This record gives sequence, structure tokens and C-alpha cells, in this order.
Amino acid sequence: MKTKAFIMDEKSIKRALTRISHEIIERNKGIENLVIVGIKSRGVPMAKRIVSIIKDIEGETVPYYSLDISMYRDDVNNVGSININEESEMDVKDKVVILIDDVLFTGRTVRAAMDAIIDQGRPRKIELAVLIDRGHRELPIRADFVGKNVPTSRNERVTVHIEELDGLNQVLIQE
Ligand SMILES: O=P(O)(O)OC[C@H]1O[C@H](OP(=O)(O)OP(=O)(O)O)[C@H](O)[C@@H]1O
Ligand SMILES: O=c1cc[nH]c(=O)[nH]1
Repeated sequence: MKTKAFIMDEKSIKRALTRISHEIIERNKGIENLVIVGIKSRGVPMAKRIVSIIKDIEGETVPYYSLDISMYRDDVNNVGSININEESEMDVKDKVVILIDDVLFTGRTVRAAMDAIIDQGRPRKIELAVLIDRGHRELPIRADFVGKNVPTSRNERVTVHIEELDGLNQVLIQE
């Protein structure tokens, strides 16, 4: 794949996650009843960073979980059963769940993540934070918190590299 553009560097990713963290706190008037859920793979380190930024601001650690939705995808040949990772049962009943992912594209991953969460209990609300919204939704899903809106064509790919998984922090458009 050829890189067509550099969209974000380490500093701009950090600024975006800091702003999103402030917005989450502001929108929810604090952190009471919040639960943060990172979607694997890159939503997980992003979620941890947001938890850490919120702790710096509010002085408390918000509960957080990672979620593997591969079994819930409707466009993968896999009608399999529920499989939240075995690490933890998520306590989401009556909580405000903040879902975190790196890229929002068709919305199918988020749809699957919402199914997985609701199977664990009835949250009071689910909100969505993404680093990149690249458009091309196939479902009526939108993000509440967006790092950057990046217009793309369908055949492009937005690639997010996060240090914890990839050794560096950057966002690229590739084709
Ligand atoms: O809105 P959607 O069309 O569902 O696309 C967005 C999803 O696609 C990416 O994951 P991908 O399936 O490419 O796997 P990855 O996490 O290994 O990159 C990305 O991390 C999002 O989770
Ligand atoms: O461009 C895209 C599409 C799906 N998932 C990504 O991470 N990038």
C-alpha cells in the first residue's frame, strides 16, 4: 500500500486525545458512572491513554475494559456466539459506556461493539469516541467525540499507528 498523506503526528494525536478526554468529562458533568471500553486492537491503547488523561484531570481512575468484537461482525463469516475477551466480565449495567476506537468507517464495528456491550447488561447510555471519522457510514451511527474528520474515498485506507502496538504514533492515508 502506498502512503498518500500524513494526517496526524504524535503531537496532534496527543492533543486530540486530551481534548476528547475533556469533552467526555464535560458532556457527562464529571466521571461518575462512566465506564470506558476500548475496541481491539488500537482502541485499547487509546482507551488507556484517555483513562490516564482523565485521571490527571479528575484524580480518579475510570473503570475500563477491552473488547474483542471479531465474533460479532456481521460481514465476517462468523455467526459465532458472544465472546467478550476472557479477561473480564464488563460491569456496564446502568453505566454510561464510552466506546473508544481508532477509525470510524462503515460503523459495523461499532454496531457489533454495542451488541456485545448490551449482552453484558443494560447501560444507561453508550457514547462513542474515535480518533478518525473517515465517513462512508453504512449504518445510522455517529461519533459523539471525534479527533479529526478525514474525508476519504472508499478505496483508501486510514492507517493508525499507536506506539504501544506499532512503535510510533501517526495517522496515514494509504491506497
Ligand atoms: O467502521 P468500520 O467499517 O467497522 O471500520 C472501522 C474499524 O476498522 C478497523 O479495524 P480493522 O477491522 O481494520 O482491524 P484492525 O483493528 O486490526 O485494524 C478500525 O480499527 C475500526 O475498528
Ligand atoms: O480506512 C480504514 C477502514 C477500516 N479500518 C481502518 O482502520 N481504516
